Amino acid sequence: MIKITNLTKLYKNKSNKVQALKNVNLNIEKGEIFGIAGYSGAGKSTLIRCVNLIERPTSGSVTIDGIEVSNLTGKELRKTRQKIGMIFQHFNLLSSRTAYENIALPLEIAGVDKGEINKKVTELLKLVGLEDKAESYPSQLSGGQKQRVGIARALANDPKILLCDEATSALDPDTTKSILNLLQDINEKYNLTILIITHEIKVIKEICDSVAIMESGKVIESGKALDIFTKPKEDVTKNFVKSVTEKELPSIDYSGYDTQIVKVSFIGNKAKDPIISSLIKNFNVDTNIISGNIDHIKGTPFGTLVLELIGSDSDINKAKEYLTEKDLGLEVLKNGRHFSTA
Ligand SMILES: Nc1ncnc2c1ncn2[C@@H]1O[C@H](COP(=O)(O)OP(=O)(O)OP(=O)(O)O)[C@@H](O)[C@H]1O
Repeated sequence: MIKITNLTKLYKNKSNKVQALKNVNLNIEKGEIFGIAGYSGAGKSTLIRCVNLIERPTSGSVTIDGIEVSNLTGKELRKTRQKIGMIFQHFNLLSSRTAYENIALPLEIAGVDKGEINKKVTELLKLVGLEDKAESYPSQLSGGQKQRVGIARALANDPKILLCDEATSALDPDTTKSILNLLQDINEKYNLTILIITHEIKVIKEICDSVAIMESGKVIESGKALDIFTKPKEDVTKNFVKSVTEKELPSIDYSGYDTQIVKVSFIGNKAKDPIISSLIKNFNVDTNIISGNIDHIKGTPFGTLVLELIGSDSDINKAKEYLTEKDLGLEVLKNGRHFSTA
């Protein structure tokens, strides 16, 4: 649905140049909720601005529903923009207009007649659960209600894609949850493709099907959310994932033991496999559970176990091979010193 090919963006001014995007390639399927995460300055906003046609890429292309949009101008550009819904961190509502009038605005701009506007806005107010707030001004609404108006406004022209720029970053955790639930409902009801950029990995964990992690203008890792959360490869990704899945290791000095501390992650029914007894029985590796956690990635159970493996290097290595063959995620967190008995 959205295909980003070799996208680069170079910001130039008199004194310096910033390469905000470096050869970004992404393929976002129709009906998917796709999350882009990265720390501040990674290039997320620049990327979304290239998709919503506010910014022109320096090179490369953005294709939406088969149409190359990066070079559109004039009427074609305006028409395409109308089919891209966008919601923002600070809602960007017009303070002098009621909720109803804010939602009606894109329809007025598109020249829709009054009767149609009334029908559509009423339907959208119902969809976002704000039928009783039609006549309220933004200053009379809570943050969550304002974002609901923002979502209704973004859907007014029946967009092909919905872009969310840090849409929940200004909201408290409960309100964030209700907005994410609403986005998920809309995605399911209309099979709408949603692209979310965020620095909050928990947003991605809640609702995204796929994810890309950005750093210094590049996509450093991308794939299905379950794979990224269970088998993160890059350090930045590991840090993000750790922040929502892992508790701190207890502060024990493991350095004098014949031991390795590993994090094993598993999805869904794999949690039922008796891996710990297998390690002890089949590999002569004693196993202590240091911590365990079951979480959900978009509703799918996802577990992490931090284990201390005690045994000889070769037994521990065989045990790790076994864990990998079981298709479990495996990451060595600490490597203890091995005292040879020979
Ligand atoms: N209009 C601009 N002119 C010059 N440099 C820019 C411009 N917009 C962004 N940059 C630079 O491009 C890089 C990427 O910025 P961008 O805003 O895309 O990152 P981000 O991941 O969205 O960060 P944040 O989460 O802080 O918004 C940064 O180094 C930033 O300073």
